[in-house]
Amino acid sequence: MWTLVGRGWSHGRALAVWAAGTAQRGRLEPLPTPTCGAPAEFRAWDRLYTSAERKEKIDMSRFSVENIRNFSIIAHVDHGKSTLADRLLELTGTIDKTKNNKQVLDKLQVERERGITVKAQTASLFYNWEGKQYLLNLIDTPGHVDFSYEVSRSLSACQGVLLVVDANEGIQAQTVANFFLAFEAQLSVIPVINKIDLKNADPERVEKQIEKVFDIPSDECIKISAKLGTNVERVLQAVIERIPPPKVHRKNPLRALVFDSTFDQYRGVIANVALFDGVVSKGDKIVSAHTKKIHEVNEVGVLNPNEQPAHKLYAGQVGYLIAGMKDVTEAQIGDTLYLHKQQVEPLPGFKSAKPMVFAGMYPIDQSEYNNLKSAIEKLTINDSSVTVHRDSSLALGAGWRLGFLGLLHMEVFNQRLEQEYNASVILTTPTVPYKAVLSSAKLIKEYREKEITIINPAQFPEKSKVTEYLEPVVLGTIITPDEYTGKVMMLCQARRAVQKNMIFIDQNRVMLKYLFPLNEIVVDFYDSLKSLSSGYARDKAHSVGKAICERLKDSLPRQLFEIAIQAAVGSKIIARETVKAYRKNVLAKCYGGDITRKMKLLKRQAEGKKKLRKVGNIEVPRDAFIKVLKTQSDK
Ligand SMILES: Nc1nc2c(ncn2[C@@H]2O[C@H](COP(=O)(O)OP(=O)(O)OP(=O)(O)O)[C@@H](O)[C@H]2O)c(=O)[nH]1
Repeated sequence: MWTLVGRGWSHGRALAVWAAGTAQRGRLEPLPTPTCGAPAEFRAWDRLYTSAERKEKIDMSRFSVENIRNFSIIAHVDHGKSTLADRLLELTGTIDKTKNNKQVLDKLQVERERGITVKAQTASLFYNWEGKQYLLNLIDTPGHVDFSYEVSRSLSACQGVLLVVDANEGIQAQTVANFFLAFEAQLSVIPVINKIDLKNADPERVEKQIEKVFDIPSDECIKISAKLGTNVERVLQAVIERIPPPKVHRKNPLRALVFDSTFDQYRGVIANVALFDGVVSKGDKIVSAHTKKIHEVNEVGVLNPNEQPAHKLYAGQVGYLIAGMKDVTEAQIGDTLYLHKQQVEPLPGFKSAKPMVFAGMYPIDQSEYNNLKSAIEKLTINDSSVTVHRDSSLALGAGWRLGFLGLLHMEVFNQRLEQEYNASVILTTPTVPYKAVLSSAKLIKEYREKEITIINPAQFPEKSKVTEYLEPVVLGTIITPDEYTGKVMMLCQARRAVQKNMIFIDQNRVMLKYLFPLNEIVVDFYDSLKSLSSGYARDKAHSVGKAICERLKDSLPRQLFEIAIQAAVGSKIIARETVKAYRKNVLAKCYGGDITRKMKLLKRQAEGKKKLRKVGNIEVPRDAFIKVLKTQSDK
C-alpha cells in the first residue's frame, strides 16, 4: 500500500537502509566484466547434482508436524548467511564436506561473482537429535535492501529466524530492517553472532547492542564462526528447541502457499510451496485461487538442496510442485493452491512488489530487438518483481521501460541479461515514479483517474493540469560511528530528508532514522555517504557534465557552423565543449584581387554561418546517444 506521508508518499514496509563507515561491499560497484559460461566452481557444484543422480522417491510421511521446523537466516549483507547455510548443509549431511562448498545455495552466476544472494533458495535438512529425526527447512534470504521483498515472502513460510550479526561490525542498518520484518511476522528470533574467529571480533559488545536495540537477553546469543564451523551444531539445536513447529492440520483439505516460483523450459513452472493444510501428491488436480485454473500435479518433492522427488508432501512441509503450468503468472507468489472441488479460504498473500526505480532499456542495434525481447521475457518469468512497458525514443529506437526494486536489482538484471542471454543493452539513467493529482473533472474523466503515476519523465503532465505532484519517500536507517554523525546529518538535510529518530546503540555508534525522498538517494546517496566517512566528499556534477560533453563532442558530426555543447544543472551551465565548424575556402576562386574583396567574402561567410547557427537544426546520430549513455553507465 502506498500511504501519503506529508507531501510525499511512502511504501508500506519498504525500508531503505544504508550503513556508513563500514567496510561492506558497495552498492554501486562497477559491474564486473561479463564472462561467458559458468566459472569452474559453478560447474563442479552442478556436476554434484545432475538429475540423473536423483535418488528414489522419498517418503515424507515419517516427519510428523512436531518434528518439523521452518526457518530462515536473515542478516546484513556479508555478515555470513550463506557461509552459515553451507555449514548447516554439511552438518546435516545434505552436502559433502569439501573445500568447494562456498555459497552452495547461491546458484546464479551473478550471485557467485558478486558474492551476494539475490534469489532466496530453500533446502530441506534431515537431522537426528536425541533419538528423533527432524526435518529442518532452511530458506536462505538475500541481504540487500533491494531484495527485502524476497526476504518478507520467505519469512511467510517460516516460524523462526536466525539473525546473524558480524562480531566485528556489529548491528548494521539491514540487521535492523530484517529484524523488524521477522518481528512483525511474529517469528521466534535466534541471535547468532558470527565471525568470532576474527582478530577484531568483539562478541560481548555485539551482545549488548542486540539487547539494547532488539530487547533480546544477551544470554540468548549463540557465538559462532561459520567459516571454521565453531559452535554451528548449537545453532541447529537452538532451531529445534526455540522455534515452534508449524501450526497446521493434515486432515483438512489442501492449502498450499506459493512462496516462490521458477521456470524450467522443459518442465514448466516449478512452484515452491509451503503446505498449511492437507496433503498433495502426483495425479492430484489442483486449482489456483488466483487464476482458478485447474492443473494436474506431475511431481512433488523437497529441495535437498537439489530436487528430490517425494511420494507426497504433507502439511507443515516445504517443497516444490510441478503441475504443467506454462508461465509463472499461473503460480504467482502469494497464491494459494487447493484441491479441485475442495475450495478453501485463500491464505493471506503477499503485497505485490512495487518497482521503485525505472529505466529505459534499448537494444544497441535495433536488429537485435526481437532477441532482446525474448531474453527479457524469459528473465522476467523468473523475476516477477520487474515490470515491463513498451517504450520508444526518437534517438534510441524501440525499447522498453522497466521497473526495478532498486538500483542493485537493476544492475543484477542487466548483468543476467548479458551473462545468461548474451544480450547487450543501453540502459538510460534511472528515475523514480511520481504521482500527479489532476486539476479538473474533465481531466479526471480523460485519464479515468484522479491521480496518475508517471514512470517516464517524457510523459510528465503540464503544470496547468495538475494541483499537486507527489513523490515516493522511504524510511532510511543509517548506523554510523559517532564521529561522522554531524556530517551524515548535514548530508541528509541536503537531500531534503526529515529526521525521525536518533539513538546511541553503544558508546560510539549512532542509529539515525530519516524519511528520504527516494529520488534524492536512488543513484548516488550511498557513494556520498561512503565518501563522507572516508573524508573525500566532492561534487560530481561538474566532472560528469564534462565527461558527457566531451563524449558528445567526439560523437557529433561537424557542421558548417559551430556547435556549442553545454551541460546544465537547472539554469547553471557547468561544462561546455565546442564542435568546430567546417570551413569552406571561399577565397579559392579569388585569384589575386585586392584585400577588400577578400575581406568582403570572409565577412559574408561569417554572417551566413551566424544565420545558419540560428536556424540550423542538427541531427544527433543514434550512435552519439549510445556513446553518451555508455559513459554514464560506466561511471
Ligand atoms: N573470518 C570469517 N569470515 C567469515 C565467516 N563467515 C563468513 N565469512 C566471510 O564473510 C564473507 C561474506 O559471507 P557470506 O556468507 O557470503 O555473506 P552473506 O551474508 O551470505 O552475504 P549476502 O548473500 O550478500 O547477503 C565471505 O567472504 C565469507 O568467507 C566467519 O565465521 N569468519
